[in-house]
Amino acid sequence: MSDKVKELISKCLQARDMAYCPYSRFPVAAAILTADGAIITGCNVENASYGLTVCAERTAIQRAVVEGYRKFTAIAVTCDIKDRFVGPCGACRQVLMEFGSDWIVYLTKPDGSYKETSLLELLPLAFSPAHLAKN
Ligand SMILES: O=c1ccn([C@H]2C[C@H](O)[C@@H](CO)O2)c(=O)[nH]1
Ligand SMILES: [Zn+2]
Repeated sequence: MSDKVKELISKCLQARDMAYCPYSRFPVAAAILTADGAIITGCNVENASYGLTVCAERTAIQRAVVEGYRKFTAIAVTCDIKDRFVGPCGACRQVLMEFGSDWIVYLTKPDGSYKETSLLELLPLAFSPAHLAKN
């Protein structure tokens, strides 16, 4: 594992402690690696209305965009599930696709072990910004 991936995984695991999830009690975190090597984290932020809950992956990407980043290479995601690798929800996959299809995705267990996959594998035949330009 490269030092950068180690740092990405470790910051992702740390960010899980920041999750605001009083309703589901299901903390989730994400850490995004930008093309120039910065790491931006996110956690799920729930709401009493339930439907306004924002996933960890989307808080991370929104934070990254506000901080001026638009080029990304990888995202690590983690939750409390220990016995299997868990991927981002469908909504988050689509939101990641907005910023390119060639993301590496590290599905990370609480002990830091991970499975490497890609956004293309998680969202095949995706609709993306490129389709709008072709009309
Ligand atoms: O990809 C996902 C799926 C779920 N959650 C959060 C939303 C909610 O707070 C909790 C239970 O669904 O997990 C995420 O952060 N990311
Ligand atoms: Zn999601």
